[in-house]
Amino acid sequence: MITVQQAEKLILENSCDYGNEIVLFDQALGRVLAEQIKADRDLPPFNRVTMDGIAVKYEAVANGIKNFKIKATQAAGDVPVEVDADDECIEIMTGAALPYSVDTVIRYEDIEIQNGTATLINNGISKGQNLHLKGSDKQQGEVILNPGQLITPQVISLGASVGETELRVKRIPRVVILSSGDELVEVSDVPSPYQIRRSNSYMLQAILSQHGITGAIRHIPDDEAIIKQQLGLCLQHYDVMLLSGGISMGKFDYIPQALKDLRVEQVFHKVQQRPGKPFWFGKHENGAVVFAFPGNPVASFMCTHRYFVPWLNASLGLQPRQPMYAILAHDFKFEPALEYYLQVKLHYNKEGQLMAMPLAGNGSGDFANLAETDAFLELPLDKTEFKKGEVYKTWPFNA
Ligand SMILES: Nc1nc2c(c(=O)[nH]1)N[C@H]1C(S)=C(S)[C@@H](COP(=O)(O)OP(=O)(O)OC[C@H]3O[C@@H](n4cnc5c(N)ncnc54)[C@H](O)[C@@H]3O)O[C@H]1N2
Ligand code: MOO
Ligand SMILES: [Mg+2]
Repeated sequence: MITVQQAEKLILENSCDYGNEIVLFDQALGRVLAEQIKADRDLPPFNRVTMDGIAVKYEAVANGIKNFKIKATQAAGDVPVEVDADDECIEIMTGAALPYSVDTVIRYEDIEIQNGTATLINNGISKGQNLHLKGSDKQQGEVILNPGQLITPQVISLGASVGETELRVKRIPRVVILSSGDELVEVSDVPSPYQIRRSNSYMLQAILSQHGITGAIRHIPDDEAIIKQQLGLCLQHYDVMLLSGGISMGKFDYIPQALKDLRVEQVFHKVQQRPGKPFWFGKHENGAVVFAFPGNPVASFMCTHRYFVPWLNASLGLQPRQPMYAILAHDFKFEPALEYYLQVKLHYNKEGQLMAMPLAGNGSGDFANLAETDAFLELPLDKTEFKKGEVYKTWPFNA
């Protein structure tokens, strides 16, 4: 049985690059950028006026001029209109390009306009006020986005502003979710008193869609031949297989042997953790990667977040996020020599500290408890007593 850290290392060593593809910039949300984007112009591209009012020479105001003849009105997007005399001004709108002959913008709230003349009614005018200067955000040619950047609405805005109508992004792996177990029936079925609905598949599919992946769902019965046939088929048509169930010590846990027969190399089986101890991970010679999660719903859920999501992020070249830590809000005891992923509810206290309230629930079959919690708190296997106030790594799963 290997440790969590060894499992994590082995999984990340088996991350894969699925190449790149071009998508329209407004279809790229949630994808990972695979190219460097540079500013095609300065940002802002001109001295941008930030308030509606009049544009004047500051020197004229400093010399005591208070009345300015309005020469013209300039809207955002208009060619700038220059003033000739010191007592002239331009009515100018937010977003307009400041003319060269003026250097200060005074808001409408600070002037009165009568018969084509603007009169200052407030003092405290400072030189260059109400301007967003050309190139003060980014310079032309400057790198503004790097490969590995998650494409968020803000990134789309930045890419759009520099005219990137198409973006090169990482290709997403094809993923299939497979459940196994004759006790499992479809969600729409009425289970017998001894059957349950196969909820794991939809949970896994939902986690995939949170990461921009549409996962196919298949169910395989506890029949060795069918399992081999189905797994063999998926190995040919998918890059990643997420299995849940059938990998522990049971007589009907056929998955590990089936994968072996199909020449999926076992990278490891069983991890010193709870939940998820029977976790199996392997890779086929054709490159297909297999995560075989234990059937207990909390085990499948935890292993997907703890191992599959970091594997996916590494495969997509996503810049790794900083680990998160939280403070244990109550004492907690866990005897077995296993790394324990304690379900917790997170909240920030008024000191701005992230507090983790233990909600252990009834073990890894208790998926109802998951609905109440926000994260797993990673309690190391070399301790059994965990004291209130101690800090531990946390694995949040609520976006
Ligand atoms: N003698 C031992 N027995 C077990 C051990 C062990 O070390 N020694 N490990 C236990 C642990 S820990 C776990 S976790 C489970 C994992 O077993 P499997 O991966 O073989 O999972 P199954 O037996 O198929 O199912 C476990 C449990 O989860 C339910 N399940 C399965 N698939 C789904 C699904 N798609 N949706 C909802 N629920 C699902 C299934 O009905 C079982 O109740 O093994 C322990 N046993
Ligand atoms: O490994 Mo399990 O503890 O039942 O999920
Ligand atoms: Mg089993």
